Amino acid sequence: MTPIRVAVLGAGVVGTQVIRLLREQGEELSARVGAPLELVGVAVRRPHQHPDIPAELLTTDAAALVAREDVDVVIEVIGGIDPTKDLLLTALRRGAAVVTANKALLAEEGPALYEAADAAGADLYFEAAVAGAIPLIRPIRESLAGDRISRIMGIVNGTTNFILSAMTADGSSYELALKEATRLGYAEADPTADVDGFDAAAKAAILASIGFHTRVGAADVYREGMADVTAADISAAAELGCVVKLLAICERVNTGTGDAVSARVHPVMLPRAHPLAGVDGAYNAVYVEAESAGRLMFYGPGAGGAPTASAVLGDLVAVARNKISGGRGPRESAYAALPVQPMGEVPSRYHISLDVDDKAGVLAAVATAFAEAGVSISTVRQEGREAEATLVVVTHSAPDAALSATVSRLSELDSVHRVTSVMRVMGDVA
Ligand SMILES: NC(=O)c1ccc[n+]([C@@H]2O[C@H](COP(=O)([O-])OP(=O)(O)OC[C@H]3O[C@@H](n4cnc5c(N)ncnc54)[C@H](O)[C@@H]3O)[C@@H](O)[C@H]2O)c1
Ligand SMILES: N[C@@H](CCO)C(=O)O
Ligand code: NA
Repeated sequence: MTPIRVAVLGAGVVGTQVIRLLREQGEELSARVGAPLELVGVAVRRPHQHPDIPAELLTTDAAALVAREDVDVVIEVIGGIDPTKDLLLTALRRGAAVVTANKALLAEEGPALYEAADAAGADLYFEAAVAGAIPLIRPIRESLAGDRISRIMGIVNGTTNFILSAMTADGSSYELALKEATRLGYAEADPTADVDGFDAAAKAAILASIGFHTRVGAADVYREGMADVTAADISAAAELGCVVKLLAICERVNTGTGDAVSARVHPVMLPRAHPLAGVDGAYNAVYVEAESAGRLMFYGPGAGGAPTASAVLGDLVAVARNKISGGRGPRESAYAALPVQPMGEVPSRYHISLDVDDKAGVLAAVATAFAEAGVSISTVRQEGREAEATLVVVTHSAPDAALSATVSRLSELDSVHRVTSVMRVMGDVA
């Protein structure tokens, strides 16, 4: 049987594991495909750093590797937009199947890649790009293709979940936890992509696009990372019976004038009883709500070399099977062409902690700031400390713009010394 020839671009945390598994389990994988899988080249930057990979496979010329007519499948685990975009376009244009773990590239340049794939009848698979090992892309693109998805929400970044879990569990410092997440291979090459929410936003863009059959790019996703989450926020959450999680939330909404899509990434205070509150470390968990299926939850390792390689190899087997059968996997499905709802219109609930003067009229001034912005208060708690008091306010749901306007007004009041913590809350908090 003619072999399926595979090239791997990048041999870092994920690539090393992909190559190891391909070499260790090649026979088994070939049996599943129904044809031999042959690794024919690995593009790296510094060949001397890869003594475990046979020297004859190594090349520093990724462009020449993807252009080789005898390469049937290109696996891209380099990351970033440049040079990966050009490399994958070259591969797709000559009909090679592409398997990629690169969410940044898909969220920025997905349409260009799909277009090239369609023009050549080539496959574009990316299970590893969202939530690592967890089967999520295929369930959404294929298993749920007969349903109407209304919401996709969850923890999709392992690094920030690892850091927040460590800060919550034992008061670990942000810096130490980030260092450990990097050592364990969870973080992006530039970890600001994780902590500032870019990685989760790229994943949200991909999930919203495939879930709602529309195009949502990285720039359409409202993004707040976790870099500003402090120990004070985490203790404020604990006092409320909550934990802080960085969530990606994608919803199909009716704005009154028609359907739209909302995609956002920001920290949230979640009640401890919420199923996502117990998802710790580099684990990810994603809820998908669909009209007929109801609520589905996907849970598992969201980052790390071997778990991510598992998703890459699953895609490799799928595209290799398609090559043999002459079939194709799913194409882009963006017929719904939904507009993106601005964040200011998204209904939110806020938790706000303030240090204020402990004197007559202060509570009234604070309440007026909320009332003037049309924001209704759900609970207020006050703790006195000599001349100062801490006020903890939890609001009812209001448009996000009204809530952020209220926080600005509060900061300007003379009786408010400091706004110590502001965070969106989800679920029932007392
Ligand atoms: N690490 C994870 O847990 C994880 C999980 C899911 C997805 N991903 C994604 O997988 C991709 C790779 O991640 P990683 O953690 O393995 O990154 P990494 O930085 O460990 O590896 C990338 C490798 O690519 C090499 N490289 C860079 N430019 C190259 C070029 N022009 N030619 C050949 N090699 C080149 C680098 O030298 C590096 O060894 C990224 O898109 C990342 O977002 C990573
Ligand atoms: N840096 C990413 C890798 C998995 O996509 C994370 O921490 O989730
Ligand atoms: Na996945």
